[in-house]
Amino acid sequence: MTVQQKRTFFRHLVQCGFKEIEVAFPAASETEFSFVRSLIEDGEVPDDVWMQVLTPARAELIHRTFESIAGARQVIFMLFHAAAPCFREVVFGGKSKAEIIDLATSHTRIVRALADEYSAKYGTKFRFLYGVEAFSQTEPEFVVELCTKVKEAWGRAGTRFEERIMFNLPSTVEISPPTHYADQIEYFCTHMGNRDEMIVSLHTHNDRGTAVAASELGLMAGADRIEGCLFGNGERCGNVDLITLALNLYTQGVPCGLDFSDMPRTIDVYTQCTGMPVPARHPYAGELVFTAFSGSHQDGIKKGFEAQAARHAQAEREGKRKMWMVPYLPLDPEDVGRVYEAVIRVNAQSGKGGTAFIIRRHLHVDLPRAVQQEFYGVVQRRTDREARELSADEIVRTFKAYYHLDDRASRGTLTLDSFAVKETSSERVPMATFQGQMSDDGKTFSLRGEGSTPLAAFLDAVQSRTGLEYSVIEMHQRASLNPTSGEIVSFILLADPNSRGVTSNGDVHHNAPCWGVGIDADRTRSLIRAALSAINRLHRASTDTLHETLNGSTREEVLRILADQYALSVPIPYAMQDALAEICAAGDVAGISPDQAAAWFVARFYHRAPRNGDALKAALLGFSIARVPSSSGPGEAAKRMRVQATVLLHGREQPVEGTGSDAVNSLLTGLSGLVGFVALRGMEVRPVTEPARGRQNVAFVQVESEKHQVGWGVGLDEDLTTAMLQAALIAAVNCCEH
Ligand SMILES: CC(=O)SCCNC(=O)CCNC(=O)[C@H](O)C(C)(C)COP(=O)(O)OP(=O)(O)OC[C@H]1O[C@@H](n2cnc3c(N)ncnc32)[C@H](O)[C@@H]1OP(=O)(O)O
Ligand SMILES: CC(C)C(=O)C(=O)O
Repeated sequence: MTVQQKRTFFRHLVQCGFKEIEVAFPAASETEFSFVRSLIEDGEVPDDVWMQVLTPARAELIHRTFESIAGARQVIFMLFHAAAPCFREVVFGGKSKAEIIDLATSHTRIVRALADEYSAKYGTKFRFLYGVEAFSQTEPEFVVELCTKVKEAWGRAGTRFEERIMFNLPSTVEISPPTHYADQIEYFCTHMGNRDEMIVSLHTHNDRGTAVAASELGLMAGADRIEGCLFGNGERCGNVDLITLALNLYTQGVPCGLDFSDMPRTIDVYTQCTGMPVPARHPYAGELVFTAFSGSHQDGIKKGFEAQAARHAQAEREGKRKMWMVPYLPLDPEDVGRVYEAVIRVNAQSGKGGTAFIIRRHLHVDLPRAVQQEFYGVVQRRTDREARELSADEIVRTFKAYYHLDDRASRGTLTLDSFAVKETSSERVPMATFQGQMSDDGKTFSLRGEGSTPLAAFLDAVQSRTGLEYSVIEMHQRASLNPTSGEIVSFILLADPNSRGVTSNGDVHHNAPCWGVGIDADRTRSLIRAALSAINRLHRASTDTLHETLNGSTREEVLRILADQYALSVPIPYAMQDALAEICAAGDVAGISPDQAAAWFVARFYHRAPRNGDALKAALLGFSIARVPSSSGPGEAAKRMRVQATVLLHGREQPVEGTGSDAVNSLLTGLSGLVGFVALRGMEVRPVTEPARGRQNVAFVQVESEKHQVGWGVGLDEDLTTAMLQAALIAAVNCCEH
């Protein structure tokens, strides 16, 4: 880290509430030394914070360390060296126990003398910390003997907090189970005399992955203090993660004075200063730790939030504490600055509860169970087909399209432009008249109907035009969960006994009843909109049914045209065929021909045959590839590449340059500045023989954007790399521009 990064990090630690901060190993380097100086000279250390520095037991390094802290207000000075048999023998060239004791005590006396001198000169308050490096590998009775001698050499330990001598007992390398470490700590605490004149400090590393457990057990075994790092950074597998320790304490009702309520900021500071990422599954902080993908977990979380809202409302009325109790969420994500949006994310493992949760959060609509089941089927088919997660935004858009809630209703649907309902009652029989203006695929007409209720009158009106009889099977109305909207959400299950559909293998079947959804501030209008939504679903092509169209014989026909007319006589990845179906669905849903579908495929994924004389959207004009010399040694050099290319984008020639692990990744990196960031999801390459051009390669590339949009591209060339790069370019453009 630079001095500036260290400063940022230090400030953040202060903000989080740390009162003892190890700021540097001042004798190690100029940066470390000058950072300590800058903290002191700029008055950066708050009055209630102790800065800690450390040094090995070497006289010249101790002196240098003291020079760095001249003028400091209060300092914890750590002197450390190893005492374990392996270190005595290997590092110190066969020092005896007595010589180790002498090393420790003679250097303690040096520290003591300098501390006295600096106190007199600068008024600095000192606390002495003696670190028995590799404590957990050292004979426990020898540690007690050594520390007793060090305490005597220090010679001024007292029982007041600042007088206590501190002993740091590291598991420098975590070589045994946490229970073993805790036993060693307990032994130390119970065998040292005058325990009240000491502070016993833990310093746990994570080589066995149990540093958190070792620290927690060590505390229970009698220790007073723990040294660690944010996010467990540190040598090898790191030091214990202080964030996990602190939040573990909070969850047990033990306040520890640290504040991690703005976890996103802590993550930002950490990643910017250290250049290290926080793993997605890191306890309390990782991107995914409050996220459920699994259906049954999502169900529990959804029910948990609903039950908790009721419980909290009651607690508020009764003036009681609001307790957190949600299945699968051990704490409220908001307590650590996380939003609820990411609590549920949907992929093929998810269930109805998850999708219902997202609709509830984003559209404020509480779906009845049967609608949850129906819509879940739609989402599940898509996640399965695309083998990916759907974003909340995609789920909401799918919901609106599926139930025709969008203003941008799919073409070919019935829309209600204006209408009025008049209710009368004669001889105690209620009567309603519906009068409205509707459009069907752009054609406008008037409708009129009568019935005992406004809904019946509307259905009568539509029936008078279509000649079909609809029956209402089930109906629900509920208020929007957003009370300020004042909207009513209606759900109607409508059947049309005469409606028929055709499956992909040609069988005729009765169309199942369909749910419709309507949202309006007026109760009657909301109901009528729900009925219209159901009618549209029963009789008009929805995105889903169009998808089915391309699953059948039409799909075979499209593939045949692609092979015959466009030289794509190789198996096209199934997921890519599905992507074509999606595009057709989003375009014109009413009866697309196989020729049109094939032309769309080529124009969209292949960029070979622009329709209507459109300019070619993207093309690879030329490129060169070079290996990147690596600073990490010759073994690494072979793994990095640089691509320099010229591409045509919307009629303009543009240079692109990027590095990556291979040619395609390098190009995608270079394109991120031009079209947006995308990552490679998959690539398939197949040889093909074209009558006119001979042997060629076809590359299919799939990429994904940060917002989880997926894009496909196809490249065809006799040179394999050219085909792959062409495909990658088109995939990136498709992904970012559609
Ligand atoms: C326990 C921990 O892990 S604390 C974190 C340790 N951090 C660091 O080591 C980072 C900073 N360290 C450094 O920058 C350097 O190692 C320095 C400045 C401390 C010393 O550098 P150098 O003088 O080049 O020596 P080097 O690092 O090779 O040290 C090894 C020598 O110190 C001795 N030594 C090692 N640890 C200690 C110690 N804690 N106390 C006394 N002597 C020690 C070794 O026996 C060896 O002595 P020898 O040369 O007589 O055989
Ligand atoms: C300096 C000491 C405490 C250390 O880092 C270790 O032994 O792990």
